[in-house]
Amino acid sequence: MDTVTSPYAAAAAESDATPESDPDLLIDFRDVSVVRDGKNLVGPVSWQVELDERWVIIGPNGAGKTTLMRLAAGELYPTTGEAFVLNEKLGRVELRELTTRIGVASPALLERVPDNEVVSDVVVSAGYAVLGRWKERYDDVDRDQAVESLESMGAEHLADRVFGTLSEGERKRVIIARALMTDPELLLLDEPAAGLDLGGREELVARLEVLAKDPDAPATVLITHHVEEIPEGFTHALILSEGGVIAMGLLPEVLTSKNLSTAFRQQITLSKSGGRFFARRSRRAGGHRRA
Ligand SMILES: Nc1ncnc2c1ncn2[C@@H]1O[C@H](COP(=O)(O)OP(=O)(O)OP(=O)(O)O)[C@@H](O)[C@H]1O
Repeated sequence: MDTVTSPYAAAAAESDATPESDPDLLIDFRDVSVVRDGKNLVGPVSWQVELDERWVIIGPNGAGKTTLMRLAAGELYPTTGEAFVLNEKLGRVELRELTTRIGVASPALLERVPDNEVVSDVVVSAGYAVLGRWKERYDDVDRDQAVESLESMGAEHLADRVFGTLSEGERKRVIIARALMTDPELLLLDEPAAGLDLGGREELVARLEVLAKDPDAPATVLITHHVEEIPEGFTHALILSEGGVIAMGLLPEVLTSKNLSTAFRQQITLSKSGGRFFARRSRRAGGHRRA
């Protein structure tokens, strides 16, 4: 295993003597694992995320990426280890106390949005951590914040549309706008570009790049299957395979052909151009020749 230790991991190790988390760490997982029905879904993982960091999590199907993100979202408790999110220990704090402080955009959330919901309501209702308006009353300041969030994703023109009529790419942008609505301290994006066509993907990656480079934007964790979807401005990477960490730390040190080859169990060649990454299976030396 080729593990790059982040300076925060070292700091966290030092503070192991005290049970509380370092206030600079938004995520502080210590030997955390999740086990279900006797199967280890992820871990043990020790992982720390600081205020200004933008992390990408990458790994094969079933590697445990979503499970790790659901822990970070406070949607799951660890089976073993200690997990602090926004300095609250999971298991000790009521999960709903965290929900407006963490912005989540995931396929699971997308599925739960009622088709007949108006886009501006999809966004504004995040302030109440609910999906689907019922009887909540929203102030003008909430409405303004919703418009601002939609603008940040280039989706303000969709505000009066009905969610069910949006394209896949439009839905993805709206759900991220919703995640930003509460001005969260932590932004968690699970495969935001999945299912998008080339234009939709590039539009989204460009928006996420702006967000990643904004010093006032929240710390961000992005799950992706494709290195091409990593926006410029991302600082750290965590590569998972079969629930275990292949490598984690600074993105240039971790996102390498070697680590991707280990994770995906085939020879992968990684290249970089114009600040973006590209990956392909390596050609075998002396490969196929015409007879
Ligand atoms: N509740 C559960 N009970 C048993 N196994 C589960 C449960 N939830 C997830 N798993 C399994 O845990 C493993 C990790 O799942 P997870 O969704 O975290 O992986 P992932 O890396 O996000 O995968 P993908 O890239 O396919 O979305 C998978 O093998 C999955 O089938």
